[in-house]
Amino acid sequence: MTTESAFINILRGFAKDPAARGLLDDAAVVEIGDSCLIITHDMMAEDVHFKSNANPADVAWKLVASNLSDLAAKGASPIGVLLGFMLGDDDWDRAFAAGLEKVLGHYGVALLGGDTVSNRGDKRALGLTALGIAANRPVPSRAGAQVGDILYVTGTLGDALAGFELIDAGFDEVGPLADAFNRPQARLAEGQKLAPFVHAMMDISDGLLIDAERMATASRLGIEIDLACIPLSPAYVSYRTDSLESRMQAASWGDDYELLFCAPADARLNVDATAVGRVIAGGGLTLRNGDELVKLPPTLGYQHH
Ligand SMILES: Nc1ncnc2c1ncn2[C@@H]1O[C@H](COP(=O)(O)OP(=O)(O)O)[C@@H](O)[C@H]1O
Ligand SMILES: Cc1ncc(C[n+]2csc(CCOP(=O)(O)OP(=O)(O)O)c2C)c(N)n1
Ligand SMILES: [Mg+2]
Repeated sequence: MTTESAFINILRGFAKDPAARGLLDDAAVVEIGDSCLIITHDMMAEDVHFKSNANPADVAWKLVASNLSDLAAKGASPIGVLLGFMLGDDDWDRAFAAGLEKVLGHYGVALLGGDTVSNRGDKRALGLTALGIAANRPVPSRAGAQVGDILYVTGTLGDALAGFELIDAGFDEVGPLADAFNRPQARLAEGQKLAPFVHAMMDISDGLLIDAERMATASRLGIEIDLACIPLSPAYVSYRTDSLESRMQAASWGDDYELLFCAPADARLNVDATAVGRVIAGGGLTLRNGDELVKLPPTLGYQHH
């Protein structure tokens, strides 16, 4: 079967409009007169992104938040969404719609349209297109990192991984770890504040390591990450301990929806963020744990295949 990256590579062969940013960014950037429209689309599939017994309101939340997270990474303010929905069980559909209303209300975002089809009893796949207006131009891309920049991440990493494990093991779906998996927060305010002074920015959906490698590739430079610096929450550490292995997993599982950005070493940050590495000459990803060099793990993050 084609992998996600192989398929997107085929599309890159003809997605030549500058607004597509070479299919190398979190969103399309469409200049219209004096305005700049930011457009993104992400899907969620049953058994891939959510379990069949997941709360439909949580699925609605994550579908919206994961798309708004891509707008946040471009410093955009959201204006509306379009929903691609597959009908299934009636109670599920109604609970999803109620959850969708709540999450859109939370973010103050309009439902503008969409499309509805039957799933004929198959697994569901849901899509969402989110539209936003860039608050700052030029719109940050993944490609602007410069040698000497510091690499930062907002929030903590790995909480969604731990939350997923707890839910999968049948524990109560309450508490900060389950919330991190079910109801990620799009870092919209942070993205808008950061946009004017970052050199590069993206969100972390597939894992810090694979997403940082994508930023390095887009910027044609290298990125060095110090695993000892990765921010872990107290809840993550008490559930999964603080070891090199648990840090590596927090950096490569995904579903974090935090912002990853590069800023000059002398920049004074206007949001809470943790320095996790730096931009270096060369290419690709280099890992350290304090003073020690660490071999790259076989998989840097989540890839569909
Ligand atoms: N089916 C598709 N058709 C067109 N573009 C796609 C498709 N799938 C992914 N892309 C593009 O490839 C790039 C990388 O996608 P992805 O890794 O999913 O980004 P993100 O993590 O920000 O959602 C983005 O520019 C995205 O718009
Ligand atoms: C049932 C279930 N199993 C596994 C996962 C883990 N998982 C699935 S997709 C994914 C990465 C993010 O999804 P993707 O579609 O790659 O988002 P994008 O990069 O396009 O924003 C992760 C961590 C999950 N969320 N749910
Ligand atoms: Mg995507």
